Amino acid sequence: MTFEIIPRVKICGITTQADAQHAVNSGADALGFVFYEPSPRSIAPSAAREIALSVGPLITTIGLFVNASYEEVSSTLDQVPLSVLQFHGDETNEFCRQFSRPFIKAFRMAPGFDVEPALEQYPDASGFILDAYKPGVPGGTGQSFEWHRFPRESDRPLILAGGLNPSNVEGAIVATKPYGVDVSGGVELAPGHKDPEKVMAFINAVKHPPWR
Ligand SMILES: O=C(O)c1ccccc1N[C@@H]1O[C@H](COP(=O)(O)O)[C@@H](O)[C@H]1O
Repeated sequence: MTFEIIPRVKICGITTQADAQHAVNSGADALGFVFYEPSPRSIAPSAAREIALSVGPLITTIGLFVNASYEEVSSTLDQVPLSVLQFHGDETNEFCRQFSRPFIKAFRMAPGFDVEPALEQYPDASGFILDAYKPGVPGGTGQSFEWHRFPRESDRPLILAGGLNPSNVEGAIVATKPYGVDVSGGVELAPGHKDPEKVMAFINAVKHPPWR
């Protein structure tokens, strides 16, 4: 299945209400909260709760975890109204499915990584993120991978991530035909702080490219 729709946009690494509101007003479909303490974009559940409540029910709120425990994910869900969970580590399908929430499984495109067999290991996933591979770093690297490795034809929703920014996202979409795009570092002033102009430019490049 290819997705002829306009790709959905997820702005990840939201840490303030102002950044969230601006992303939503610019047309973001989804906001990502990083519940992974080593990340400079990490956010406490109490702060994420306030932001998630402020954007209302029609914006998808996504909680990102990296090899978190069952207790940590459950506790976060008790505090934050998250629509979707994003697992960015080595979590199994059995782990990801136990929270009664749709989930996205992220894969890092290491050399030789074969996408289609990996998708089959996650029959319960609502979709997948394909991200760049950097040894020792689980994500948010600001690096991209060879877009020709992204399956343009898949029967599962595939989201492109890794090193996207307002200047390259249009070409990335043409190359990959993704269901959605996910960006963090490419729309920041500094880690954890979004650049309003870059956020708007990114979303406009996805939703209103010159040729559409
Ligand atoms: O954003 C982070 O800090 C992060 C930390 C750990 C795992 C994933 C993380 N972010 C995800 O990484 C990709 C690409 O980010 P970038 O645009 O290259 O900076 C994206 O899926 C983020 O959700």
